[in-house]
Amino acid sequence: MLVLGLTGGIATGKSTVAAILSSPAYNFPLIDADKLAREVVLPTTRGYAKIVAHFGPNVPDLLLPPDEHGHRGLNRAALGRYIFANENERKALNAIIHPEVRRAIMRKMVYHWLISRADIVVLDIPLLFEAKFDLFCGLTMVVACNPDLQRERLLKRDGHVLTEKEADQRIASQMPIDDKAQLADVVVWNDGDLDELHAKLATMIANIRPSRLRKWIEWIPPLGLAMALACFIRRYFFSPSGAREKKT
Ligand SMILES: CC(C)(COP(=O)(O)OP(=O)(O)OC[C@H]1O[C@@H](n2cnc3c(N)ncnc32)[C@H](O)[C@@H]1O)[C@@H](O)C(=O)NCCC(=O)NCCS
Ligand SMILES: Nc1ncnc2c1ncn2[C@@H]1O[C@H](COP(=O)(O)OP(=O)(O)OP(=O)(O)O)[C@@H](O)[C@H]1O
Repeated sequence: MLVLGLTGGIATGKSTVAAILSSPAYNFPLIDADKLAREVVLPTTRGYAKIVAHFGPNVPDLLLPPDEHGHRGLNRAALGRYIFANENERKALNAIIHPEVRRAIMRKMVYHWLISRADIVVLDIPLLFEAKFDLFCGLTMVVACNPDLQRERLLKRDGHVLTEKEADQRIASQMPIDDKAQLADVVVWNDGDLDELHAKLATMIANIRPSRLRKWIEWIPPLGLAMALACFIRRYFFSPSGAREKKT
């Protein structure tokens, strides 16, 4: 099973690519880190309790009004405004959420390896390199576009909840897109229209599909584990970690 780590800058088009790759044209299972990051902070979770304890004193509107079960979910807009304006607090939130997300991703990977037996599993994760999740991927793919277009897409999509300043803060909180492109095994430039994107993906996927022989070798648990370990070691020792340290 090839784990395809899919990343990019905010609003460069990761989710659009993920939607194409999980559509019937490809049918690749999708692990969505943004979705998992929401699940691990639902009321009653350990992540939620840590966030309330850490951010409650400084973010007065951190909690939403109670729902029908009496649970007060996180006010994500308020938390986002606070952490994207404050680098140390963003790191504090990452330190609470990322270990939980990492565990959830590992569980999903094992499930897909043992149960769904997919050729390729797509891991859609905005902070692939910053949070070092790339160590667990057989191949990394960055979806990039020029920064003006990225800002335009972000404001068009989220302009009803983000001011221009907040949009710029979110972009600035991530590793620059050119740095991500340099770290990636494959870069998809998404500056054109959707038809162009579909065509580029078709070519790329045709080039990376694992061979039938490789799939069978990986399916034998000791060999599959050995190959996963070899991949981890290759990434750990030979990936260009200098650029990776720029933003965490
Ligand atoms: C701050 C939060 C509550 C804001 O929630 P909101 O619903 O407004 O945004 P959402 O979660 O949909 O994220 C939108 C995009 O923001 C960017 N982003 C999110 N968190 C971060 C972060 N910690 N650092 C940099 N960029 C981030 C990503 O590109 C993401 O796709 C939320 O983003 C969060 O919990 N972030 C920390 C967890 C995290 O790192 N998630 C990314 C995947 S592991
Ligand atoms: N090739 C394209 N042509 C036109 N619009 C596009 C294209 N690719 C993406 N978009 C649009 O740009 C916006 C951002 O794309 P998307 O939501 O896929 O980004 P993302 O990288 O997943 O963002 P985030 O990090 O916030 O999750 C969306 O509104 C999407 O419809």
